[in-house]
Amino acid sequence: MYDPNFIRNVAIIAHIDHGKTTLMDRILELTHSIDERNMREQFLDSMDLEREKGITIKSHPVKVFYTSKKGQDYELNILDTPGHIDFTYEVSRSLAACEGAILLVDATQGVQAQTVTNTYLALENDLEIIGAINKIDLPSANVEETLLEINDLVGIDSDSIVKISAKTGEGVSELLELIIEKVPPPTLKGSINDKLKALVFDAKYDKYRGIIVYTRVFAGTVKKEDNILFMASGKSYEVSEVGVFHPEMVEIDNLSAGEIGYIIAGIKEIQEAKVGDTITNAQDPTDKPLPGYKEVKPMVYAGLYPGLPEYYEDLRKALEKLKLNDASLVFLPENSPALGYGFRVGFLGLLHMEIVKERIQREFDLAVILTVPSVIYNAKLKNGEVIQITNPSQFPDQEYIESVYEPYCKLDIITPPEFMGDLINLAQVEKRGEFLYVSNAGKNRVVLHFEIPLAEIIFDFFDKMKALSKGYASMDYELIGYRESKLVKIEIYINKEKVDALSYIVHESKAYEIARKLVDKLKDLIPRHQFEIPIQAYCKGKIIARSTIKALRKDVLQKCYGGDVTRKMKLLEKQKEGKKRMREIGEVSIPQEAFLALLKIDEDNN
Ligand SMILES: Nc1nc2c(ncn2[C@@H]2O[C@H](COP(=O)(O)OP(=O)(O)OP(=O)(O)O)[C@@H](O)[C@H]2O)c(=O)[nH]1
Repeated sequence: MYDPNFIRNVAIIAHIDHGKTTLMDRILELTHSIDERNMREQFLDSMDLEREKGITIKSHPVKVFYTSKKGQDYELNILDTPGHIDFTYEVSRSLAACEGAILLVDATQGVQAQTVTNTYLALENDLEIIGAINKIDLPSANVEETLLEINDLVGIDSDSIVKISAKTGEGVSELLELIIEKVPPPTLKGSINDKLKALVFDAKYDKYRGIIVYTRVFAGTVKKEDNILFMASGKSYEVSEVGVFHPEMVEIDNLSAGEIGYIIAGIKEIQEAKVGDTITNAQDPTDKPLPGYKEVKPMVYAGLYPGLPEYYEDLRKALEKLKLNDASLVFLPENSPALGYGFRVGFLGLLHMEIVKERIQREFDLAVILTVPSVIYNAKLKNGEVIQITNPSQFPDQEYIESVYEPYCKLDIITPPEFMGDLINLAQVEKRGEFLYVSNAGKNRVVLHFEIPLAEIIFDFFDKMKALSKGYASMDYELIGYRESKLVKIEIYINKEKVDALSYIVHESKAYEIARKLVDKLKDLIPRHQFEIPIQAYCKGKIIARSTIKALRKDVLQKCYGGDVTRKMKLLEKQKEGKKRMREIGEVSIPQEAFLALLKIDEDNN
């Protein structure tokens, strides 16, 4: 029976490994939603890579029925939220689909930066926050301190916080009771009698059924054979099925105000069901869409090339396949004199990039070369034109440039106070950041606030921060806009030939240092040839660093003192294999790892 007074919609906010999946398992068990034996296969197996990477990429909404201690039946919809900065917009839309949020914190770890950001997003969406301190069964659990941290950071009082063990199940039914008591029903946000308004908070591609739209209905109702309109994209479709996640997809007759479920409507491409879009009835549309829709744009671009040129088509097919399920992935063909035919691919962030690369290698069995990622720069030219630079090799010659702009972020680092000095030093001295101020976050934590160029945090910032803080610090960033900056392009010439794939945009103050390290690293990475190879770094038309790879007559057979023919054959084979992994630039063979030299220049110094 549909009665929105007894529906509760909540999202789980948790840092990686704080126990979200385990808690969902317990809730499914407690509400008898699924046969225990089947649980793992059915519910969890679809997300191998996600589990391995410790992140949730797609939403896994679940509807369960719970009978309260007072004997009232409730329908609970529980959404998990992606746990990484690259997916902040998706998180904000999942939160917008709910009235409440469970802030799940591991008592042995305390509150982490990502948790704080998502909690703030939840507060912005006016959600009722329930704290759940997890892993209280562990001897190292620091329950009281975690309680204080939650209190301090998000200002909720102790009667909105429960102590649980997702592992043993202790406290989980108290958590469900608290949700029922504190989280408001969806009735205030719209009624079944109003015109249809439903929020797209995720979408998934299915080979047989097309796009499955994950939605929260705010007003009205939607059913099979209705004509629906996506207000941002302007497209309409006929509904072929509506249903709920229980936790597998179950068809129902109507999806109505307050409910969370799915819609299938013959949608072919994921780009047509954009996260944040509002669905309404095409015949009887609402006049105003739900707030908060945004086009997501890639923040980072990198070149992606097949390991061998003949795999170009396979790589294109792989990217197209991935795009079916990933509306934020963009790519265009690109041709690099150094690397041949490949693609310029736009990503939401570095993790997104890592995931895409990894999936291409795993699911499509293709070796790929990824070039050093770059942020998007803007340049104003002397002729008044403004251009966007997604590839360093497009950076115009200095004489045409009036000014260059780069993306800046607000960066927050949460850390125990003893690492403050080193972390400020990292952000400010090494990474061109500006330290703004420090604030308190619980008993033994501070938050350091910075503004910093995005380009400075996309490579190794996270690893360095972790190393300096013995793993304790966590970070979060948010784009705040473009600022003028003194940026220059470094171009690398190997044996007098420009290698475009090694071009790099860098702040003027760092040009000499980076150019020096880069040419030295390339000297290490490129094998000796039978002739001398000069490596030169140009900046603003001048050579600012150079090194030379000495000539060497390299005869691998010299190593085999006479006789053993099979050994000789093996060596020759190996040399041939090695050649395949090289790129010929003019007469020089460059190993693939040289194209990532820039990412490696710090390795030897640390
Ligand atoms: N002792 C103890 N271990 C727990 C508890 N809850 C979760 N764990 C363990 O903590 C680890 C991480 O738990 P998950 O449920 O995978 O965490 P998650 O938040 O879903 O992680 P991601 O989805 O990978 O971000 C697993 O090894 C769990 O067995 C708990 O209450 N007590």
